[in-house]
Amino acid sequence: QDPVTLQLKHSHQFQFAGYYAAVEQGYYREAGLDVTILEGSDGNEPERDVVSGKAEYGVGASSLMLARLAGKPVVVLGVVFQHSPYALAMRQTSAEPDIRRIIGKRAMIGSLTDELGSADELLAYLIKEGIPASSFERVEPTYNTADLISGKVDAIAVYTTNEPDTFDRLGFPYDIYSPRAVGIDFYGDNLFTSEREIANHPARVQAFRAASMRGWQWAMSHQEEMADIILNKYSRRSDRAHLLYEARQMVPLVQPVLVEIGYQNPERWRHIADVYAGLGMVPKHANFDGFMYRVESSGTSLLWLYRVLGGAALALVLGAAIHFSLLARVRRRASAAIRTGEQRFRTMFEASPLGIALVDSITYEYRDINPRYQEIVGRSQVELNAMRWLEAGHPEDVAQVKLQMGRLTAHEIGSFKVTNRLFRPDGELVWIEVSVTAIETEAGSHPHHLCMIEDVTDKKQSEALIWQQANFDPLTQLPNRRMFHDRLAHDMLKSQRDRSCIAILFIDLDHFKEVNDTLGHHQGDILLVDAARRISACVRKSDTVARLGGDEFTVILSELEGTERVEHIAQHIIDSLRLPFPLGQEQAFVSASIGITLYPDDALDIDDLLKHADQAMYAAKGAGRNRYSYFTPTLQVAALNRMRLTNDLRGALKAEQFELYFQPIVHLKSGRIHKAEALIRWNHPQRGVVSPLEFIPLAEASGLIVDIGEWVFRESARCVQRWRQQHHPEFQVSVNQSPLEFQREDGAYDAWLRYLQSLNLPGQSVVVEITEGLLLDANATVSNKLLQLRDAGIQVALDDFGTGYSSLSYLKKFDIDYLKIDRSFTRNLAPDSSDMALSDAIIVMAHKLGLRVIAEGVETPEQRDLLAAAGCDYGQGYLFARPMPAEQFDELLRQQAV
Ligand SMILES: Nc1nc2c(ncn2[C@@H]2O[C@H](COP(=O)(O)O[C@H]3[C@@H](O)[C@H](n4cnc5c(=O)[nH]c(N)nc54)O[C@@H]3COP(=O)(O)O)[C@@H](O)[C@H]2O)c(=O)[nH]1
Repeated sequence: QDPVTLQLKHSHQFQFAGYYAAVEQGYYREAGLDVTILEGSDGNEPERDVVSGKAEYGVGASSLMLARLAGKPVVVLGVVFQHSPYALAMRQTSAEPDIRRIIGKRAMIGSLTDELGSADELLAYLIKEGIPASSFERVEPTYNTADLISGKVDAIAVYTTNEPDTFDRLGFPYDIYSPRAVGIDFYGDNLFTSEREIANHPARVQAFRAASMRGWQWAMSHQEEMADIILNKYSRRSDRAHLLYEARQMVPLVQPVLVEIGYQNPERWRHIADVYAGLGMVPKHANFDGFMYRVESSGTSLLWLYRVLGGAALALVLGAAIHFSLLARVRRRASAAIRTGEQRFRTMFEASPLGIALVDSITYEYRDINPRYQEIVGRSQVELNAMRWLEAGHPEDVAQVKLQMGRLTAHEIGSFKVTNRLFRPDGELVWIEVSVTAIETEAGSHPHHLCMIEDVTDKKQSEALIWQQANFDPLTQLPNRRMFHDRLAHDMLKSQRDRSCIAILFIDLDHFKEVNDTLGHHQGDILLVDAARRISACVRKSDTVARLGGDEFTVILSELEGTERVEHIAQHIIDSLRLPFPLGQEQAFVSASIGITLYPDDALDIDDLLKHADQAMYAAKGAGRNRYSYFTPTLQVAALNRMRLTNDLRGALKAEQFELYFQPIVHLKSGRIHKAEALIRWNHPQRGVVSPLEFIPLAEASGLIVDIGEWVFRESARCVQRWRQQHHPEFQVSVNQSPLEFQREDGAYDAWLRYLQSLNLPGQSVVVEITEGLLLDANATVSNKLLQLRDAGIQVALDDFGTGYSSLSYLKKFDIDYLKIDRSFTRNLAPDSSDMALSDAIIVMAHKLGLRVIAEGVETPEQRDLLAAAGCDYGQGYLFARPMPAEQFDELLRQQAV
């Protein structure tokens, strides 16, 4: 065992507990040291004896800095008291506490003969308060509280860990004045040695330091046992209650939870040196290199942490300064309580399981960040300080937070809570619950935002998992029955709003049981997954495909305007499920039977709809499987009818069953006919004349509309050639183009132009009628087609104007030549009616844009006259003539000529 001596400043008390603990717990022994601890009397022995070599180690105050700068080779091994307990005590009066009461009074502040002393921090404090040492009488200290109580002196220097207990016990009213009130924040006790000891016994120094700090950790966390040890082995001068009082007061000064005992910060020492420099005791910017002992090993790796803590401690110093200036006005107990509270809150801040950050509300810079915050966002304090708040937020969430921030800054709300996402530097997504509160941190300054975050990623993930399990089929990942109900209910509400229709398809796989029984459940599962994929591929993303269980699937087709799409999809599903399913070495064949029910036609609630779809599915099975069946018999009939009609339509062109009718378009002013609309008719061999209203949708759905449209155009062109020759050189025929026809990618009007040229006709001999809807969401194809028409000289009429969105903007944007006022307006025309006003407006507006107007559905002379009076250019309707075959139209034109 290596014998060494530790010289204390004063007599044995809790102030040195860590060193006793290191002896009693055997830490020094374990380190190979035999330590003798010597009491001090005047506070100066440690420095004297360590410098002279009488003792190897000592305990000294911040005045060690003075010794060092005076050339003494002292080296601080570690700081034990992060804040000095040194303060001034004065008798309390009825007036507010005021340190200026010391002026002209007697005060015991440090030894008058000491060249270096801990009293310096108190003198610096008084100077900063505007009270130079010359303004009061300093008397040699007796270190006896009785001198203050008896009034022998008016102020004495005290340790806040010690004398106040005596005052309290005696009921003496007093006020405490701390240098921290003005930002002077010295270290308290420090363990130190000499450069010589470090040079000669580096290992011993390291071992002594480590064992001592270990002792301090133990002492601060075993205060009761420590008090007993002191009483039993070191000194009985103070009783147990006083030792424990001392221990309690030391906690906020030593900060055993917040700071690793022994930690020293160069910036704090710089602060102490600056205060001394301010007193003229040392030169400004004095160099104290070598004064702080460099801890090897683990100490260096924690340097960054210490720096952070040091920064926090400095922030605390400033905070404390503000606090103390206020605290000086209240009683000592209140001040101690606040200090303890401050300490407690700092500790809570550091140890909080919530991430906490203080953010500048204007610059979004971080002002303070606790460790948990750094942990949650996955970035160090340094990294965060280089960033702005919200920088790591998920782009989709930031807008929401900024919106709330705007409200917070505008004082509309005092705080808000949101759940959002952020990215860690490695790209990991973290869900956080954020609560932000605007707080005033400093008087007169703009508010800061206190941002508290909690990592709720696990919670979110388990919620998502639970939700997934509750709503989706684990095999196919399709919505399950529950989700199907939710979606259907949602779609039903929407359909009530927009008066659209919903179809529910109930799909059952035919022969699935055989596959399961012969190839096994595993292969059966594979088939079901594949079937789910195939069904999903037949519908839009906005439709729902669900698996209700076993081999039963359902499909919700929403926003339907007719049933054609339903049949088309049902057939598509049947066709795709009929294809072989590859299952390992085998191939399985199944088919599908589909039951279809419609909302709101067939039922108004979900259970009934499902029941009907199920019944319809059984009807499909009964009819021989591999087919679909409607629930409603009438619909079923209609579907059959459509199917047959579509089949007949396929042969109609070839069988020359179509005929073109023409309806005159009359020039209202002159009553002359120079225009006609071509309207197709289907002379069905069994059914007679079929209206285009019935077969055009079927022609569109089957794609036959393209060939039919071509036929209409050629027929019209031939007729217009004749009428131009025989009746009027500028005769024009309008042909209807359904949206599907017009939007066709492959069609081009140059073929039309060529055909017209072959008949010696200009483009102007034909007008193409399109509907408003086409222009509303005009894509590139539509715009292109309109340009082609213009280039070919073919004019364009906008059909059914007024029934859609009637937007003027697209009339300006596209080259439109004629506006056709829909017959629903014409029907109700009467002087001063709203339809008259509207028609008037349409006509005026069209003329302003250089368009001519054709009124459709003119059935009465009154309507004609009103339209003519309103300036309408043309009229079309039963008043003039019904649509008629070309030969009859010839006759009409002949009569006109006469
Ligand atoms: N894509 C194509 N669509 C075509 C073609 N031929 C016709 N159609 C469209 O079919 C719808 C019904 O046409 P139709 O039964 O011929 O009815 C037209 C007229 O008969 C009718 N009309 C005319 N005057 C009056 C009237 O005074 N009162 C009244 N109640 N009805 C009248 O209006 C229909 C013409 O309408 P529009 O086309 O809007 O000008 C119809 O939508 C046709 O477009 C074709 O070859 N291709």
